[in-house]
Amino acid sequence: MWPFSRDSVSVTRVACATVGIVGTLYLADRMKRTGRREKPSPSGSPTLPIVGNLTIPSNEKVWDRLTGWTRQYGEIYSLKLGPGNAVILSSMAAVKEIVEKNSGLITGRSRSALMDSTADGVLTICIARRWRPVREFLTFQACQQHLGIQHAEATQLMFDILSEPINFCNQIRRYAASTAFSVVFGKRTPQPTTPEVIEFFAAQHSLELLPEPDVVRPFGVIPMLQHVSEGWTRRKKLANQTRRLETLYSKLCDELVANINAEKKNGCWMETVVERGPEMGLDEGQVVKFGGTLIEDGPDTTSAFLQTFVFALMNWPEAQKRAQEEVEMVIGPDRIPAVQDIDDLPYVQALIKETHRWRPTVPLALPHTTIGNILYKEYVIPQDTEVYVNNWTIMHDSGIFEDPESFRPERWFQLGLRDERIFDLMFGIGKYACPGQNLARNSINLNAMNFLWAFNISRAKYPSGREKVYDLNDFSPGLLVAPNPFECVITPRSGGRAGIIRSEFSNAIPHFEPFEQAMNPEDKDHVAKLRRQAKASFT
Ligand code: HEM
Repeated sequence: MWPFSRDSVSVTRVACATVGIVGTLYLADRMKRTGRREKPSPSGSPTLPIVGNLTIPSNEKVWDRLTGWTRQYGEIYSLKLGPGNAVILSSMAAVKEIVEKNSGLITGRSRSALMDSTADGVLTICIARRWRPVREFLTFQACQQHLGIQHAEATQLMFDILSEPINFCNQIRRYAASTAFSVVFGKRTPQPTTPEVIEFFAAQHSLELLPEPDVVRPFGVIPMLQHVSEGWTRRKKLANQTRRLETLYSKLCDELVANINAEKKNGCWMETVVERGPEMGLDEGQVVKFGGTLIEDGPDTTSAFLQTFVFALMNWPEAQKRAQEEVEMVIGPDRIPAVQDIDDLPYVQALIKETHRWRPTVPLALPHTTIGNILYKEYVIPQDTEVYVNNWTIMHDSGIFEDPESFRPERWFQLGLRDERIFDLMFGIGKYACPGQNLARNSINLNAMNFLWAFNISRAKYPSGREKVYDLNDFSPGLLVAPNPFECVITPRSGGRAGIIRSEFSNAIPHFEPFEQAMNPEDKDHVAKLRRQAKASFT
């Protein structure tokens, strides 16, 4: 006998059909709404079903498109990133009102799957922001105690460029990594091939590719793809590569603990976190992530800025000459610059600001997510919207910066800038501004002065002797802006200055040593070789 009567079979059929129809209608409705802007979000570019505005071709620079949309839709507009909402802020007024005044209604980091699954930094950075010991070691005053190692590393950078000018990009990257690793984990990286430098930049490169449209698009459309195995999606592969950083940070923490136990502290940030983490309830894994979160945004940004600075000096020789004249008057030829010299160098300060403005290192800052509705003028920014500060467009607004594509440091004197705080955008505004900015500003000031004091930087030449022509837009397209690899000619301004650099490099040994405790044998050999070379050249 059949287990069901004819009646019960037809009831089951009807029920199945009903579930099927309701399910199909639900999916159809979701598909229709996915990618479609919801009222009352600010308006914006027309959306396509499902993908919304995730249509930027991979060969187009995101900020070019965003600037075009600002011209069309104004200082605030919205985007649909698949099912997600985003707003783009392209005026100082909107940034102040939304990011600064309403900071209680936005999270420190974007809550999107993209950031959460790669960085795992949400927890740690939230703690970092609230926890007094961390706030204290990030202050301007506290960062003065790292000037010894920053100064020594900047001297090595001049020494390295002197020895091998063609490799200046890698030497800048080494400098930026070594300074950040020393200050955060207490361990320096003395050569571009130090394993920590290689591992960090490789994983970081994957991290920076993650937000690119080609990589994000499939996830915006089908969030479930996050659970698919690595072989199936490029994004998953990239995300997993970034996880290698955790092994690196874990190793650095182990070395740090060994130094603390051996009573060989050097004042790095993570000493505080390791020693006082337990009172905040942090376990070992969280301490490691904490270190990763602190360092993650340091080396790449600093090195991108310094490469842009060299690129600008090379392409605007008049600006370089004027800055060198100022450095000559204030510092003279007989000593290398000290960080406090910057206060007496207004043109160099303007040159640095103009470099930040012309090619902002972080053109879209980091996205934040709203945790409640925010009202701005006639707009409502709904909860769960990603908020992007469009630094690039603000810094290229011809209403504020006349002829924005040309590089003119003097504009910072003439502007009578309507809002002096516009420059602060470079490090983010409000309670989520870059926590490493005091350290970063010291690095930037010191190296900018050093480059101007020590070297002449000019364009490379064709075999015919004619100067090469450079594409001023040949910059990387991602979240971080740096010039693509370029050739340039860097020569010492005089033999006397080259001699001072070598002797200062030798004098810096006591500043390096506290950060050299866990160095591998190859790095030790390299360090010894450099010191022998420096000594031989002036004895
Ligand atoms: C040229 C150098 C640098 C620039 C232009 C820069 C810029 C920025 C910007 C724009 C943000 C996003 C702020 C926001 O969310 O609104 C940021 C975040 C951050 N920066 Fe920097 N930064 C630089 C160097 C550094 C250094 C040297 C460190 C530390 C060693 C650092 C650590 C961080 C951290 C940890 C965050 C994330 C903060 C968070 O998620 O709440 N940065 N930076």
